[in-house]
Amino acid sequence: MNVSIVGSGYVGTTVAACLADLGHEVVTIDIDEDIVDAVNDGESPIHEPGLDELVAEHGGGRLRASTDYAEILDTDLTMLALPTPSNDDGSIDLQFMEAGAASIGEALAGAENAAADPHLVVTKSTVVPNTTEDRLALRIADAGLERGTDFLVASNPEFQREGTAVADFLNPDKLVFGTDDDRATDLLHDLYAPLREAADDDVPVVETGIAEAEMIKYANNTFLATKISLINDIGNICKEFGVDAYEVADAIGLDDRIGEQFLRSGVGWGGSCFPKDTDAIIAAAREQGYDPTVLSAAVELNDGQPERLLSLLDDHVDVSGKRAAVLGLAFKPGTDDIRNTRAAPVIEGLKTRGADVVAYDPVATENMRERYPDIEYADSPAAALDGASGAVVVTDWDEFAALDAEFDEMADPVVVDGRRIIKRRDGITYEGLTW
Ligand SMILES: NC(=O)C1=CN([C@@H]2O[C@H](COP(=O)(O)OP(=O)(O)OC[C@H]3O[C@@H](n4cnc5c(N)ncnc54)[C@H](O)[C@@H]3O)[C@@H](O)[C@H]2O)C=CC1
Ligand SMILES: O=C(O)[C@H]1O[C@H](OP(=O)(O)OP(=O)(O)OC[C@H]2O[C@@H](n3ccc(=O)[nH]c3=O)[C@H](O)[C@@H]2O)[C@H](O)[C@@H](O)[C@@H]1O
Repeated sequence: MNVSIVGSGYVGTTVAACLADLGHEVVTIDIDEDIVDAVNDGESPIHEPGLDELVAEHGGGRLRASTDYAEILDTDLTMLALPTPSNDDGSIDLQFMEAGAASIGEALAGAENAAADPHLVVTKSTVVPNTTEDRLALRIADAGLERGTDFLVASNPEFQREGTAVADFLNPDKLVFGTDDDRATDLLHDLYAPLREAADDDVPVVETGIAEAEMIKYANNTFLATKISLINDIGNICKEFGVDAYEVADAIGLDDRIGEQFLRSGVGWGGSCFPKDTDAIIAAAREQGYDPTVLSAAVELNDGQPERLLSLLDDHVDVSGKRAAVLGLAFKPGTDDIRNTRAAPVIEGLKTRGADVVAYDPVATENMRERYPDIEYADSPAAALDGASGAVVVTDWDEFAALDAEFDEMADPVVVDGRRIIKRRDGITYEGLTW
């Protein structure tokens, strides 16, 4: 098939490179010329394990990039993989999606020969229910086109995670096809047929309505975020009783109805999606007149975990005027992404306490330096811990599990672990956030 993908960021590039690897001819359309040049030169514009190799193999060949929306005219369907950030009030900001949809409409309207079949436009981005039909389809139609005759719309949300995006895309737990037209459903089946054939296991396809598909994505993300908040709530109770929340989590995870994943309690969830998607669906629900109490509580609990971490530090050391170490800055291991990282409120809390903050992360330092140029950055955990009165652990990087003698160089060896990664040892005062 010939496929166009509008937006060549984390999702667009990963999906495009994987689809090219599965045999499709793919073109990504992006307004950023550097991204377009990189893809055509066989260089991935983003860092994801396995993506460099795929873009190197197919970039400039079965995978191309362009700034020209007219490219969509030669394709069987177009996916929208544009950003859906938050407005100040947490609601979804659709400006990029509407701009992309308008450009698609203009390109389709400008075609010299009318296509025999309506062009399928698929929302890959995460959007609140009814966005595709009530907002994006209208922007496409603004160019003088008619939905159903000139174009079709569908929703096919994406569930890949950062750090494992390629593997997740190629072996998804499910595919969700939100359509209102058999031809759209058939095209999505054709698109994913090679993926389902190559996948390690059977991949179930959920055929559903467009708004249902949009909501499935929010239900998925907010369920997972709430699951973490719930285990953090339970973990906070465990801490009060001196009970090990990880032993409790391992045991309840054996119940198939609960499941063992996403039960790691600690300093909470961050990243580019859980916080914004939770805020967006809460705001959208409130706009409809419904106040989602459990989701609001999940956010509130998440927001409180960094301060709980710091209050455990306060119990042992007054960091005012002293050097305090932060281990881990990325929102999770395996990425340099610091969007909504829990490290930000932790650094701010330490600064409020008057500490001289020294931070270490194996890959996210440069990103954090742009946000907090006024703190010190160490180039090893040992350098961060050297002379520190207290250390807090924010990201569960594997290398932190091996730390041992490095703690001997601390001025005041208090370690508060927000991710259950440091091994307890003699010579340090160790506090786990929930154990
Ligand atoms: N990042 C992730 O792991 C996941 C993200 N999502 C969702 O996918 C969507 C996209 O997210 P990301 O890929 O992370 O965004 P991103 O910010 O990495 O990439 C978006 C790309 O769109 C381009 N762009 C902006 N306006 C444009 C326009 N008018 N025309 C053409 N290109 C334009 C930008 O230059 C950028 O390269 C969001 O809705 C997000 O919630 C869903 C699952 C996973
Ligand atoms: O919509 C998205 O963008 C994506 O959001 C998440 O993926 P991602 O944010 O990349 O990373 P996760 O592995 O889900 O971790 C999110 C946060 O939860 C935290 N977490 C995760 C698991 C856990 O047990 N405990 C915990 O605190 C992580 O440290 C991290 O801060 C979802 O897992 C993806 O399915 C989804 O596609």
